[in-house]
Amino acid sequence: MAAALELDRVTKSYGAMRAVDDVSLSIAPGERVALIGASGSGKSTLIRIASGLALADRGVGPAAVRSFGVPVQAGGRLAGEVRRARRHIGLVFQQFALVGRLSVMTNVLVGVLGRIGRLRGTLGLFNADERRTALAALAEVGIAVHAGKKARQLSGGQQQRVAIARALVQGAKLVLADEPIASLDPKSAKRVMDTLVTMSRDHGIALVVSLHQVDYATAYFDRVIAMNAGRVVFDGPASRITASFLTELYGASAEELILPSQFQPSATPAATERAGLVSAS
Ligand SMILES: Nc1ncnc2c1ncn2[C@@H]1O[C@H](COP(=O)(O)OP(=O)(O)OP(=O)(O)O)[C@@H](O)[C@H]1O
Repeated sequence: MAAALELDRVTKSYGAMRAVDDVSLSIAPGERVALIGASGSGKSTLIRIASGLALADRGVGPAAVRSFGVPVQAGGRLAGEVRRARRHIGLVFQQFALVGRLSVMTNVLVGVLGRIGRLRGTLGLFNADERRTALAALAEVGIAVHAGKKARQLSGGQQQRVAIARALVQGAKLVLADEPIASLDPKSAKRVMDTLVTMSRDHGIALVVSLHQVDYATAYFDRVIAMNAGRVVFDGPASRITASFLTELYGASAEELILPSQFQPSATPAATERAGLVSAS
């Protein structure tokens, strides 16, 4: 089967600065991948390129993005099939969030807009079947009781779970989540991560999540991709990430990170050495 997400030599510049620098990667259907890296390393830009919300540079490599074989963009231009590709790409973005004045239910029903006629969608004429599906998705993420509330009445974590329910209703086969737990308290953050991973596991949905918190990346994901200055500097199992690598990756800000327990001072230098400093694979 075609990859859930495939990037072929993608570069994105802002002025002279390369936010994403010659990145290629492939993510299998159902695979769960955490994207880590210091602030400004290019995680959000990469996710925006993957979804077609940002265009790669023209004339720098093939700059091709495909999802399940359907082109999203190539050569710095959106593909003709991008709408078809977007139908199966769910977005859990803070800046692409919910419409606060609309009900939670309506926000979830937005997930079916790609499948139904524009007029019916614009008028909000969703049928009983669609409403049942939306309610089931809300129940699945644990917030069905809030279905009738306005989205803005929900907490940050609950709103993220509404976005996850929307992706479920959409029938997404790939979910891209850009810092879904930034600014959430630890309990809500855990709830959102649990919901994302359960969704992926139960429905075979590929998941790419950018995270600041390394401990969440290693606890929830088998595969971690680390970025530094727009480049992929590590792509492999979370178990191969070492304390020294993290210090190198995050530089001066490393101390601010909540490091996974195995990287706390009790980890012996020998253990760190055995794990080895890893580089891009
Ligand atoms: N629209 C834009 N215009 C100009 N520069 C941008 C724009 N978007 C991103 N950048 C720059 O590109 C680089 C990568 O930014 P990006 O947001 O992708 O990083 P990030 O790893 O997601 O950071 P953070 O963890 O802080 O969200 C940064 O230097 C940023 O300032």
